[in-house]
Parts: sequence; structure tokens; C-alpha cells
Amino acid sequence: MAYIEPAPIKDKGNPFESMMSRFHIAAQHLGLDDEVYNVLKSPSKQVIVSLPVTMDNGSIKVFEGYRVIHSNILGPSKGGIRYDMDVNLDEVKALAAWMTWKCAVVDIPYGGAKGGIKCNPREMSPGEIERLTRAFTQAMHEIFGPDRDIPAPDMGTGPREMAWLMDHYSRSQGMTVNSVVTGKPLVLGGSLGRTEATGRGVMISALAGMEKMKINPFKATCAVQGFGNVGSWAASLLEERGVSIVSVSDLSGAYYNKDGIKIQEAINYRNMNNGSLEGFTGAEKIDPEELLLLEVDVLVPAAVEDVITENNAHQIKAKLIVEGANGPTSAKADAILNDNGVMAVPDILANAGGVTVSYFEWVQNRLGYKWTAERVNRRSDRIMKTAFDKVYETAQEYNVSLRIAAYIVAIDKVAKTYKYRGGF
Ligand SMILES: NC(=O)C1=CN([C@@H]2O[C@H](COP(=O)(O)OP(=O)(O)OC[C@H]3O[C@@H](n4cnc5c(N)ncnc54)[C@H](O)[C@@H]3O)[C@@H](O)[C@H]2O)C=CC1
Ligand SMILES: O=C(O)CCC(=O)C(=O)O
Repeated sequence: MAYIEPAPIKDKGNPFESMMSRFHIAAQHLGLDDEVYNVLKSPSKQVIVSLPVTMDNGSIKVFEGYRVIHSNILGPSKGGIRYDMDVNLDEVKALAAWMTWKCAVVDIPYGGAKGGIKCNPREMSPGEIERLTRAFTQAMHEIFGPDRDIPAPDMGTGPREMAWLMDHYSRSQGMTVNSVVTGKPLVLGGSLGRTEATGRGVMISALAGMEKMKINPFKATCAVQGFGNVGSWAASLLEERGVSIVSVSDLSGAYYNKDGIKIQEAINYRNMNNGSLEGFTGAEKIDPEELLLLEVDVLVPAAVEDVITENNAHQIKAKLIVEGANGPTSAKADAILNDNGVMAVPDILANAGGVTVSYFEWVQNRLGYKWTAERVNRRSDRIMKTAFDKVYETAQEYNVSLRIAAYIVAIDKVAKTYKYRGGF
């Protein structure tokens, strides 16, 4: 088979190649045929747009926006939109492919996509962000659609941006179409439980991992990198389950308290402080690199890609890593962690709670009906636990890491569906 040539495993730098190296290993385990391999290795659509936006001072600034649809074999493509200065095509391609695998792992009827705009939202006014979001939606009006491609929040975006997106798309259609986007504010058809859903899924995955590793949550310590939507909810819900969160971090730095940080205090502080932990006094400041190397039971990277690499993986002391972020571990670091007996619950499983509840939001919008928070949480917890168990069993069956097992589960499902559909 042509694809059996070993894929180069690159460290830090190119998340798409990092994704591909895991895809390649899983494909070999599955004996995937060339046709399907070649279909799945390339995104089905890559769109790059230039977005002229009037800034508050009257000048026009041109931003670059991306939407990559990796696959729509399982259904309409689904995936968040990221606002960050590091956004680039290779990153969006990797994030889109991870969405395909993620939706397949939790068995929801979506393909994978991702979008992003290269910008620094922290340096823009709400008005500028609104105009940028509307310009992006306008440029993507033929891509987005409730049966085509359904965006959601990711780093740097949230319910506010999703509301503008929904409004602008609806205007282009001449009617309200709230199922075109998920992660909306509740009053616009958002789902109860979506805001905390990704962090909640991280919590469920962490508890399942701790059970396998025989770690008692009530005696466990945890460090969380990133204190945005995913990190702060994961920290809060793990604390609720008895885990002591000894360290958290954000762009302002890392904070440590050996007796456990009071997470609600940290969240209140961040909310009153323009989204930043700068100046938080409930913990001492430490070097951000140190957070990853702390002697803790559980490490939750919940910020950006490639923070655990071949340069620091051998120094990691956590027994369990639960990936809230997409792509926090490089391909070369995988092997080091495996050799050291560290269990890593991979991104495409651990952070799938968000897209799962996004799916529930879309279902509710189409039904014109609202579920209770209890119903949302019960169903998403069950999906997350079922997916964890399936990936765990697959890892035992193939004698591989949880990451490769998750890719095996996902690729197998997408490949079988592709075969039934008879190709494109
Ligand atoms: N929001 C969601 O529902 C989902 C998000 N994710 C992933 O989770 C990660 C975080 O996303 P969100 O929490 O939504 O973003 P966010 O924008 O709400 O928060 C990001 C946090 O990370 C911090 N941060 C950024 N760079 C950092 C660095 N180098 N070191 C330490 N902290 C850093 C920021 O200060 C902020 O606290 C991303 O990888 C995203 O793709 C994955 C699944 C769903
Ligand atoms: O909620 C969604 O649809 C997608 C969230 C997302 O972008 C992700 O899981 O990485």
C-alpha cells in the first residue's frame, strides 16, 4: 500500500503533520486501504478570505480569515472559530481534522471543520470585534448553514460572537436560523450546559482515567494550564469532585498554592479583572513552564497546541494527562509519555463534551424545544463515559495508547461510513 511509507514525525511547529503522524499509525493498525487513506488525509475544502474592517479610529484594517472543512462524510461539518494572532492555515487544517475524529469518537452525526481569524481580540473594542465577526459571516455565507457547516466557539470567541454570527447569517436568509451556529446565548436558542460542557467532559474523562489509574479523587492534586472557558470549568468541576487544584495559569502567568486554589475565588477575580488572573493573591506566582512539571496526579493542558513536547515530556511527573486543549501534546512527546507510564486521555476524546452539547443545542433548535440542564448533563456524561470505555477497550485490544486507540475508533467509523456511501 502506497501510504505505508512512514510519515515524518515532526515536533513543535506543524500541528497538521502532528495530526497526520497519529492518523498514519492508526491507519496501519486498521489496515486502511489507500483510497480511504487518501480521502481522509486531505481536507475537503479550504477557504481563505480577506476581511476589511473599519476600526474605531476610522482606518480600514484587513484581517485574514480561514474555514477548513476536513470531512462531511458523517454529516454536516462542525467546529469552532478561533480568534488569535497565531491562527494559520496549517493550524486550522489540523483543528478541522481533529473535529472529524472527535465527532466520530463520541458518535455524533457530524463531519469536522474549524475556522479562525488572525487577530488579537484583547486589543480590539467590542464594536471592532462585532464588525469583524459580521464580515467573516458575510464572507462565509455560502459555506455556513445548519445542514452544511455549523460553527461554534473556540479560543478567543464565545456566546457574544456566536450571537452576531447567528444574526448576520439570519439576515442573509431573510429569517431567523438559530441552528446555523451553536454556543449561542441562552435567549437566542443556546443550550443549557453548553458553556461548561467542554470542562465537564474533561472532568468526566479525568475521573474515568483516575479510576483506571487507581487515583482517589479526594486525595488527588491537579494543575490546569489555561483559565478560559475550558480550563476554569474543568478546574471548578474537578474541585467539586474532591480534587485539589494546586496550580492554574493563563497568559498573565502561572499560580500555585500547595493547599489548593479556591477556584470560584479565582474565577470571580478573573471576571472582575478583564479576563486575566494578573494580580491574583490566592496563590503564589510560579514560572509558567513549571506548572507542567509539577508533582501532581493530574495535568490538564487547556490552552494551546504543542506545550508538551520532546523537550519537557520526560520531566512530566503527573500520572494522568487529560487534554482539554486541542493538540497540546506533540507526536514525539507521545512516545516519551508512553515509556514513562503516563496515561494521556487525548484531546479528541477528553474535550469532546463541548461538541456533544453543541449537537444537543442543534437538535433542540431544530425541534424548537428546550431541554433541562439535568437532561443535557445526564446525556452528555453518558456519551463521554461510553466513548472513554470504548477507547480504553480498543487500546487494550490493539495494545496501543489511548490516543492511537481514539484515532482507530474514529477512523474506523469514518472509513466504514465512506464505504457505505460509495465514495464521492
Ligand atoms: N471552548 C470550547 O468549547 C472548546 C475548546 N477547546 C480547546 O480548548 C482550548 C482552550 O479553549 P477555550 O478555553 O475555549 O479558550 P479561551 O479563549 O476561553 O481561554 C484560553 C485560555 O488559555 C490562556 N492561554 C493562552 N495561551 C496560553 C499559554 N501559552 N499558556 C497558558 N495559558 C494560555 C488564556 O489566557 C485563557 O485563559 C483550545 O485549545 C480550544 O481549541 C476544545 C474543545 C471545545
Ligand atoms: O462545539 C462545537 O461545535 C465545536 C467545539 C470545538 O471547536 C472543539 O471541540 O474543538
